[in-house]
Amino acid sequence: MTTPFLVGLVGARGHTGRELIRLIAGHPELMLAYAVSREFAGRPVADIAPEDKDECVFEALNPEEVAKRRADVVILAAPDGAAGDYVAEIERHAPGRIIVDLSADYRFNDAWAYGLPELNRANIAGKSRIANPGCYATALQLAVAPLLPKLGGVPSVFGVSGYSGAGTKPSPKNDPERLKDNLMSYALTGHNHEREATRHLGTKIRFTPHVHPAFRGILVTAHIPLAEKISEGDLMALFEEKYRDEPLIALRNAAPELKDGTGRKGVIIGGFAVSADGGHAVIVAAEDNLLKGAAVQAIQNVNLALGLDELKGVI
Ligand SMILES: NC(=O)C1=CN([C@@H]2O[C@H](COP(=O)(O)OP(=O)(O)OC[C@H]3O[C@@H](n4cnc5c(N)ncnc54)[C@H](OP(=O)(O)O)[C@@H]3O)[C@@H](O)[C@H]2O)C=CC1
Ligand SMILES: CC(=O)N[C@@H](CCC(=O)OP(=O)(O)O)C(=O)O
Repeated sequence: MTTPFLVGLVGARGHTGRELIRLIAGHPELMLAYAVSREFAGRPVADIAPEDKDECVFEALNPEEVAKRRADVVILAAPDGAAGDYVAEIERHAPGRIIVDLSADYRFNDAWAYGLPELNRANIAGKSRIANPGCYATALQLAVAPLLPKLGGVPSVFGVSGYSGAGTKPSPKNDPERLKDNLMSYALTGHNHEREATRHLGTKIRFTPHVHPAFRGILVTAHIPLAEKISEGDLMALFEEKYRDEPLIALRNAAPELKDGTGRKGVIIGGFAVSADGGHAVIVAAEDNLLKGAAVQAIQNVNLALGLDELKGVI
């Protein structure tokens, strides 16, 4: 492989696809080789992402055509359930090609690396099959992980997302009229990100999502039972130790608000409250669902797969 590395993008007209086009355009060693969209086929990519410097035109490529086109990396940013056909054709025609999939389709597959670099970058470096984590799952795992050795029960997490989290296919969860002055809970039990975080943290998590009227941004509030009492100072110190060398994780005493995460490349974690009886910690994390919750994390994973600096093109 020689630089610039060529990136093929499937799902390019979607919310995460647009962010990926912008990030690829700003990355010194990546070049957009093709951008797949059936609905926007024939339109210049610059129509929706003026940052595109590679003068691509959206193309309606099928999975076999994707596999046969020249690229070093394919990023799949299509809805859940769509990745399998692309992966099968790439396995057939170009098995060595790097694939980063943003959907939930391979997050439970042991043959794929799980791409949350701040918690497992050693398992991602040099890999060619990487499952990008879910948006809530990213924030909630980063909020809970430093307390894993101190757990005294099942963490319970409240999450709220902007409606871009629900994609572009019309649904009550992305209908601005229905969401106006409103907040909607959904998937009260068994949300996919509850299963995902439980699997990758290795401990039971309970999680309930909500969607609110802003376009983007995620806030999660994690209630974490503790096995032994801890002071608020020691609680924050555990996070400082875990994330000291992580440029995409910011810590602060006060609980972040949703807007603190919007537009941010990484995650901001705060709150660090301990209940009066000392048995229960509350941690709050904010991120942008389309950035650290999706596209920024995908670029970190592409960099790790290619052996580049993990944050190249990100900060
Ligand atoms: N939005 C978010 O906050 C996050 C999303 N994700 C995941 O990222 C993926 C993309 O999400 P998002 O950008 O929001 O989705 P969107 O609904 O905004 O966009 C979906 C894209 O996929 C294409 N597409 C739709 N169906 C298919 C198909 N069967 N085969 C190939 N392409 C298809 C669409 O283009 P066209 O129909 O024109 O071909 C469009 O470009 C999803 O798996 C989602 O779960 C992960 C983390 C956060
Ligand atoms: C507001 C909203 O609907 N959000 C989406 C999460 C988006 C995402 O990360 O989905 P995947 O795990 O499928 O990739 C949801 O709850 O399904």
